[in-house]
Parts: sequence; structure tokens; C-alpha cells
Amino acid sequence: MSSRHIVVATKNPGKAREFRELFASKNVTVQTLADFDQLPTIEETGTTFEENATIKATAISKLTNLPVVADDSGLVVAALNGEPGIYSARYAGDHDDQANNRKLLAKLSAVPDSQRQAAFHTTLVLVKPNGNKLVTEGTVDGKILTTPHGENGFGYDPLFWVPAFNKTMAEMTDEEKNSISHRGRALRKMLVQFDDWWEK
Ligand SMILES: O=P(O)(O)OP(=O)(O)OP(=O)(O)OC[C@H]1O[C@@H](n2cnc3c(O)ncnc32)[C@H](O)[C@@H]1O
Ligand SMILES: [Mg+2]
Repeated sequence: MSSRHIVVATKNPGKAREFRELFASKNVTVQTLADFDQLPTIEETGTTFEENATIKATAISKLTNLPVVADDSGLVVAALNGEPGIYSARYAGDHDDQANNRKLLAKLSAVPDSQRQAAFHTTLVLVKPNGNKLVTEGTVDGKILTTPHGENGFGYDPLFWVPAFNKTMAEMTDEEKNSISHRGRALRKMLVQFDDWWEK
């Protein structure tokens, strides 16, 4: 099978790495926004993960005339009524993982261990310039610790503890994280339908 090429519409290097690994088995080569100089920043003006992923994927597909997948994702914390949700990247104002983690811990400072459930969510949208679109979702349940653990991953990974592994996502290898993560789950669902989608 000849190699196929898509653009992953992300500026987040942590996501880009995970996508490269997850797509490797599919004979799909990947570029990300870091490989393009001239593209404008796409504002995430939607009110849901799916709207934002669709905005990113559609805009970049039109601009590059290539097939594009976009990921909109975030952390949903039950005790905070679903915050930070679609605002996860900019929770503390400015795309700063450490500041976001500090704000999350501050907001949860009075919340006991038994009420610190959270979930990571991803919606993936894959589109072609002709508009052919495929949407999948993935989630993983966990709990927010009171201090960070681990150096791997990105974003809220050092605070997100996963019961099945008894460690945080930042203590997992890439392979372990991909095997249970919201992004890994959403992308595996997408890959099942990828060949059909590619032909349309
Ligand atoms: O929009 P792009 O350019 O893809 O990059 P982004 O970082 O802004 O991505 P989102 O708009 O989808 O916001 C997602 C945020 O949710 C958090 N997040 C998502 N997936 C995560 C993961 O696997 N581990 C830790 N934090 C994650 C992290 O703070 C991300 O910045
Ligand atoms: Mg973003």
C-alpha cells in the first residue's frame, strides 16, 4: 500500500508526538502546523469539543488543500462542574501548563480525595478538502492528585492519576499512555474507519 499523507492541525508538541506514534502503524505520514510557516492562528470560538475540532480541521484543510485531523481535548472535573473543559489550554489565562496545574490544585484545595474524579476527553475531526468528514471521541477516567507526579507527557498529565496503572499519566511511558488515553482511544476508533474514509 502506498503511503498516505495527512496534516495534524495542532500547535501542541505533546499532541503531535502522540499522533505520530499512533499513526505509524497505518502507513500514514504526518505533518503538523509546525511544518507550515504561513498559516494564521485559528481561533477556537466553538462551545463544544466537536465544534472547536471542526473549526480547526476545516480551516486548515481549506488553507493547505490537504486531508487534516484536528484534536480538541480537555480535562473535565466533576467537582468543578466540568471545568476546565474546552478551556483547558487557557485555564490560567495563557497556554501555560504549569500555571494551569497550579490553578487546578488551588480550585480543588478543599475537595477531599473521594470527590476528585475527572476525565480527559478528546474529539477528533478528520476532513478532506472535499468536505468528507469523520468524527470520533475518546475518554479516560481518573482522579486529580494533590501534588504533581512524573515528568512525561504534557498538560495536566502530572496530576491525572489512572487507577488501572496506579500512576499518573506523566509517570507512564508513551506506549502506556497511548494504550488507555482519550486520544489513543479516539484515534483507534478513527483508524478502523480510515481506509473507507480515505476512498471517499
Ligand atoms: O489547539 P491545539 O493547537 O491542538 O493545542 P492545544 O494545547 O491548544 O489543545 P486544545 O485547544 O485541544 O486544548 C487542550 C488542552 O487540554 C489539556 N490536555 C489535552 N490532552 C491532554 C493530555 O493527553 N494530557 C494532559 N493534558 C491534556 C492540555 O492542557 C491542552 O492544552
Ligand atoms: Mg487550542
